[in-house]
Parts: sequence; C-alpha cells; structure tokens
Amino acid sequence: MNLHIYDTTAELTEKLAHYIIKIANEAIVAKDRFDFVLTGGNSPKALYQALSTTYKDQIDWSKVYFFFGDERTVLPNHKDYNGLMAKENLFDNLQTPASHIFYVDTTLAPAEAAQAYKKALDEHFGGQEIVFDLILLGMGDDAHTASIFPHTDLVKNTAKTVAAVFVEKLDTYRVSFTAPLINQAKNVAFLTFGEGKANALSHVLGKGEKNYDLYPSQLIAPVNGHLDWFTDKAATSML
Ligand SMILES: O=C1O[C@H](COP(=O)(O)O)[C@@H](O)[C@H](O)[C@H]1O
Repeated sequence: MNLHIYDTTAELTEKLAHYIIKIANEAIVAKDRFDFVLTGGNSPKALYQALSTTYKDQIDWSKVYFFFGDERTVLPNHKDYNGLMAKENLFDNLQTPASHIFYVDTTLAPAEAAQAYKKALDEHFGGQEIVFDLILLGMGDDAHTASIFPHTDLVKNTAKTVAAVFVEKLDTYRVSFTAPLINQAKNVAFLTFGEGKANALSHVLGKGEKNYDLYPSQLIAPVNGHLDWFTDKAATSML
C-alpha cells in the first residue's frame, strides 16, 4: 500500500490526475481500452473537472469506459445521483458517448438494479473475471467505502458481485460493488481529504486490530493489484 499525503487539495488533485493518466495510457496500450470505476460523493468533483479540462488531451477518451462502484437509489435526475455528479463534472466536458457510460438503473428496484448492473459488467468483460484497470474510491466520515457501510450485510458479503444493501442509518437502499469485486482490480485508489475524515482514517490505516464491521474501508486490499491512498495533511492528522 502506498500512502500519498499532500499539503493542499489542489496538489492532491494534480498528483491523482497524473496517476490516473499513467494507468489509463498503460491500459490503452496493453488492451486498447481503459475500464475505469468512478467514485461518487463530493470529493471527486474537482478531480473530474480537472481530468476533463486541464488534462483532457492526455488520455484518448474514446477508449475509456466508465463505471460506478456504488449508487444511491434516487432517480437519475436527482442531485444525489452519483451518475449525475459525474455527468456534470466529467462526461459533459468530454462529450462521452452513452455507450461508454455504465450508469446504475435506479428506475429499477434496488435488487434488480444490482443484478442488471452485474449482468452488464459480465457482458462487458465477455464472461471472464471482472478485473477493472482502476477503481477510484472515496471514504465517508464513518469509514464506509463505495456503499459498504458499517454494520451492514455488505461487510460480510464474500461474492464478487454487485449488491443491493439497506443502510439503516440513512433509511435507504444503496447499490454497491462488494469488497471482493473491488479487490480483483489491477489498481485501487482512495481519494480522501479534509479533517472530517481524520478519525476514520486513523482507524482504517492505524495499527490496531482490524474491525471490518466498524471500518469497512479496511476490507479493501487488492488480491493481485495495487492500493494507493491519496490524502492530505488534514485527513492524516490523527495517524
Ligand atoms: O455516499 C457516498 O459517499 C462516499 C464518500 O463521499 P465523500 O463525498 O465523503 O468523499 C463516496 O465514495 C460514495 O461513492 C458515495 O456514494
């Protein structure tokens, strides 16, 4: 695991953009496409804007396929839909064709949406193992990642799949990759900054005994791939 700590979020964004560009270009050379899983929430907005403006010319975007590691069960035009955030900050700037974006269909019931998404992944990977080139993850203040929240069924899910999960504290369902599916990726990178994340990060990366139920981000450990944490000083202040 590599832990990158930057002074400012601007520097973090720049370095993470360079890391993504490198992995994207390597994947495009190796297999003529880049399978890229996006994270949701607020943290990635500046990164997505930078990738699609400042760094737009550094990747052949026609070879990039976008996926979502988790989705909120709101309709696609709702402000909380992760897909809408990515559209507004990334896809619109890049004019990404619809055929390259794998949105979670939240017009379906959560379990059906999860099943349909897994089916779409299986088809994209031609029935082979689902191994993404890069999965970008965020981490909530409660140490959840994707939508693997503390004390939910998803923490113990050992299938390499996409699942619906009821998150009691939010009184809502989410659709999410399971940890074993994430851990098949070639590269996994966390984007985590700000003092609000400091306590969670101190537990997730601390030396204490693992407690996956309380700190689900601890589940992320790629089997054959690389794990990188892109953070700032504020988020790592309690480490
Ligand atoms: O709900 C979610 O939260 C996490 C963390 O978001 P952040 O804005 O606190 O970084 C995010 O990774 C996930 O995709 C999202 O659905």
